Order: sequence, then structure tokens, then C-alpha cells
Amino acid sequence: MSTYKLLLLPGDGIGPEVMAEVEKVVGWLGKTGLASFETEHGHVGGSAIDAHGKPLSDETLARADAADAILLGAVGGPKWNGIAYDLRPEAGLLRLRKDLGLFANLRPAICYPALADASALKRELVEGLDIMIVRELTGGVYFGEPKEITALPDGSKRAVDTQVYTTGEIERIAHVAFDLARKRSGRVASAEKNNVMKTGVLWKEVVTKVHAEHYADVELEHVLADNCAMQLVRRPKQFDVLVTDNLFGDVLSDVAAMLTGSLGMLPSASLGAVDARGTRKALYEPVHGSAPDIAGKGFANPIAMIGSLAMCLRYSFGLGEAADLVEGAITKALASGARTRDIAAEGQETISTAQMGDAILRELETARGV
Ligand SMILES: NC(=O)c1ccc[n+]([C@@H]2O[C@H](COP(=O)([O-])OP(=O)(O)OC[C@H]3O[C@@H](n4cnc5c(N)ncnc54)[C@H](O)[C@@H]3O)[C@@H](O)[C@H]2O)c1
Ligand SMILES: CC(C)[C@H](C(=O)O)[C@@H](O)C(=O)O
Ligand SMILES: [Mg+2]
Repeated sequence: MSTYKLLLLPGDGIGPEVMAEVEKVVGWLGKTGLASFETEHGHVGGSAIDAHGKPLSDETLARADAADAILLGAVGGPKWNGIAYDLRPEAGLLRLRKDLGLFANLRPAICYPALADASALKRELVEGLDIMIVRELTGGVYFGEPKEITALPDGSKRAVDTQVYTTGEIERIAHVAFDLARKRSGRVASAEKNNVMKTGVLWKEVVTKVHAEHYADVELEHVLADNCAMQLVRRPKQFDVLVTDNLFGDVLSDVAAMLTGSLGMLPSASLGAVDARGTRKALYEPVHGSAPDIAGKGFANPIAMIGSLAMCLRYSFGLGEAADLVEGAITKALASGARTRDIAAEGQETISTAQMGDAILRELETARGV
């Protein structure tokens, strides 16, 4: 069996707390022989600023580049609020995404059966919900130049962010979305704002062309991003694969999270292009952030982080059965009533981050007959 090199970057706030639970699962997979890992740890974000004076050291970037996959907790927090823009914790994560070419961010929003009543919406609107948001991750307004704040003669300031997309950037994310749709329900919705943005005009044009030339068997719908946000809340099950740009994808995935019960439920995979050897760079992280409001209290939900490991098993290592096992254990732990605070109904008993990790481990052991 291959041994996979995993770089663990816990980061800040609740990042290390949820990473500790994923490490239990990584250890269990190794012990049972379902997968073999060599793990190493590194710093990113605020923890890297504290350790090396910058949010991502060249050495950590080199180790990330050499790893078979990266698991990341979360970055950021009030401790680093006053720091210069390019040195903030979030800049470390953005550099990792950009320098490793992780352009395709998959953010599945699945409503687990036991959580249909924990959703922000009525049960019938979310029961069976399974949306795959495909977010472009290395372009758009996050990286476009110029990006600056300049002083004006009257003493006030002018801030500029630039949204840029090229045909090639849109084509490759469109292919990811259409290929995924073929394995799912065969439907793609593409969200942009071609009514006010040139990048939206190009986005729609390129997605339409890729569809016509290669994916006539897939159903394509174009939707304006603001309407898309509303539709996600009005009738979310109309969507299957939802492809969109970097900024809209960031916002729409947080909206989708609340359909599943909590931001603590959404995992993600950030994938690069497939190389000649058939491998690709990949980073797996929860959609949520460092949650400073609950950090250190021991009640963060580790499911988004553990679900991100399941995505890693599936997308980086082709270990679909192990991924199913982990996702099945999450489903069963929830079905047995395990609830961190964010997904508990009023009056329902809650458990800690570590107890949720243990509940998932117990279900893994039961499933393997250990
Ligand atoms: N990928 C990342 O590392 C990432 C993602 C988003 C935000 N951030 C950063 O995190 C910091 C805090 O941002 P924020 O507060 O706007 O967003 P956040 O995602 O950290 O938290 C938003 C809300 O969701 C709750 N929440 C998040 N994850 C949870 C979990 N696993 N279990 C239970 N509750 C959870 C938090 O308690 C908070 O109330 C900022 O510095 C931001 O830039 C980082
Ligand atoms: C922390 C921040 C840079 C990041 C983003 O905006 O992409 C986060 O919100 C996310 O969703 O991963
Ligand atoms: Mg976000």
C-alpha cells in the first residue's frame, strides 16, 4: 500500500481544535491498514506570524509543494488585526492557494438526515439537499491588480480592488463543474453578474461555449449571483452543481452552509490541475474560519474538518471506500444524537469538540467490526 505524505497546518483559533479530531481519524485509518500516512505539521496564518514573522514561510510552502495533500484548519483572528494587509494571517492561505495553483474549490453543502431540523430553513426545503459549489479560487477580485489604497489630495483615500478573469481561467473551472455534473444529476447552474460586470459577460460567454462544445448532455442554467443567493434560500434543491467566481463562491458557500445546519458542517477541497503523472496538488480545509468567538472553549464542530479528510481520501488518493466510511461514520454519529452546540436543537444535550471526534471514531470502529 502507498504511504501518503500529509502536511497538517492547524492554523489559528479553532483550527488546532478541529485538527486534533482529524488526527484521531488519520491515526485510526493507519492503525486499521485502510490507508497509510506520514504526517508532518507546519504553521500557517497567525501561528506562522508568531513563529516566523510571516503568514507563510518559504520553507512551509516548499513542504506544502512536496506533500501529497495538505489539511488546513483555519487562519486569522483579532490578535493579528492591526498587521499590514500583505502580512495578515489570511495572506498565508491566499499564497498557498495561488502558488500551488489550487484553482478549483469544491464546497459540498449536504444536509445530513438527522440535521434537517437544524437548518435555517424548513425541513421539506432541505431534506436530501446535496449541492456542490464549484468556486474559482485563484483569480478574480482576490488577486487582480491594481489592489491598493492611495491618498487623495484632499487627505481622503481611494481603495481599489480589481476583478480580472481570462478565458483560460473560466474554461478550466467550467470543465471541473461540467465533469462533476456528469457524475451527479447532470445539471449545472453558473452564477455571475453579466448585467453589471465585464468579467460576468466573459464568464457567461465562456461557460456557454464550453458547454456547447463539450457537454451538450449536461443541462446548463445561467443565474445572476444576487438572484442565486435568494434562490438558495427560497428553493435550494433546484441546484446541483453551482459554478461561480472566487468572491461570489465565498459568499454563496457561507449561505449554503446554513441550509445544512451550521458553517461547522461544510468541508472543502481545493484542487490544482492534473499533471502528466495523473496527480494534482490539493489542500483540504473546512469552509469556516478560526471562529474567535468560540476558540479555546472546546465546543467547535469538527465535522467540516473531518469531512475535509474524507474529501482528501476520495480526491487525492482514490480511497473512495475509506471516504465513504468516514462520511458514513459522521452520518451515524449525528443519527445517534451527537451534537455540538452549533447543530443542537433547543434543550438538546450537547457534546464537546473532542467528544464529537470520539463519537465519529466509535462509529468507524463499529462499521469495521473492531
Ligand atoms: N479558510 C479560513 O481559514 C477562513 C475562512 C473564513 C474566515 N476566516 C478568518 O477567520 C476569522 C474569523 O472570521 P468570521 O468570524 O467572520 O468567520 P468564522 O467562519 O470564523 O465564524 C463565523 C461564525 O460561525 C461559527 N463557526 C465557525 N466555524 C464553526 C465550527 N466549526 N463550529 C461551530 N461554530 C462555528 C463561529 O463561532 C462564528 O459565530 C477572520 O480572521 C477570517 O478572515 C478564515
Ligand atoms: C480567509 C479568507 C481568505 C477565505 C476566503 O475569502 O477565501 C475564507 O473566507 C474562505 O472561505 O476560505
Ligand atoms: Mg469564506
